[in-house]
Amino acid sequence: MSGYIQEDIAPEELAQRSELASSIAGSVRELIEATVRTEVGASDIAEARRLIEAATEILRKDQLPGAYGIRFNSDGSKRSWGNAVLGRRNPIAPPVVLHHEPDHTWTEVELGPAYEGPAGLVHGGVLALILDQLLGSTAEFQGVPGMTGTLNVRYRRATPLGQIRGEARVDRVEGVKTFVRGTITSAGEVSAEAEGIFILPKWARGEVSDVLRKSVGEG
Ligand SMILES: CCCCCCCC(=O)SCCNC(=O)CCNC(=O)[C@H](O)C(C)(C)COP(=O)(O)OP(=O)(O)OC[C@H]1O[C@@H](n2cnc3c(N)ncnc32)[C@H](O)[C@@H]1OP(=O)(O)O
Repeated sequence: MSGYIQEDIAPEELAQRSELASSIAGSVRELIEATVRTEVGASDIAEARRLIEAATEILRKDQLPGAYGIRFNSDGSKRSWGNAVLGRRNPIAPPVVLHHEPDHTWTEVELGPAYEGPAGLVHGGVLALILDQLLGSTAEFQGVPGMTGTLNVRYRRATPLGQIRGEARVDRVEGVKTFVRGTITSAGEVSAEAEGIFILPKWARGEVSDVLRKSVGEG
């Protein structure tokens, strides 16, 4: 399937590229938050736009032909730098950093004003987005990966903007289907629960599944 790319990069070079990717995405993330919260007037907005457009032009000097895709080194490590949740190159991603334990995966994420839904609260779609990735990556790390077939989310109480904790574990595996459960906790209370069914698609049940099964994702 296209978009899965074998691209071996030496460790030092990879560390350098990773640092560059995180640094620019971090700056743009700050820009996004500053944009949401700014109260400046027309002339400052005009000046800011001029500078942003100049920065965009610099970045456009050398571009990938399309999306980043998913890239593998021959050691099995995987880069999903464009990913909407984990992608270190992607300023829209919070970004989420996942910690894989033997039997569960967790993350702690700071969600600022750019992720607002109801006033002062995290948008439910953003929580679903994070849960989708968290549960999917948990299945992947446990060696039973798949694409999201179904994701059910129950919002038990509001989640204020700020720090949240996500946790997920594989509940069971039935053939090509992996059932994963997870929670979002905010201020010590569970605010959302999810169950996902992750299905190894037909196209990945041959050679690609070997790659997917062995790889550990990195945003
Ligand atoms: C890799 C780690 C990162 C993951 C986090 C990111 C998650 C994502 O964003 S993934 C993107 C969103 N999801 C998608 O785009 C998926 C789109 N859908 C598809 O590609 C396909 O419909 C797919 C893969 C779900 C299933 O198709 P296919 O491979 O043909 O499955 P198929 O052989 O028909 O069915 C296999 C089993 O799954 C069941 N099944 C099929 N679709 C679903 C579904 N949507 N929900 C639940 N069960 C399903 C079938 O009933 C069958 O069950 P059983 O084995 O008991 O008979």
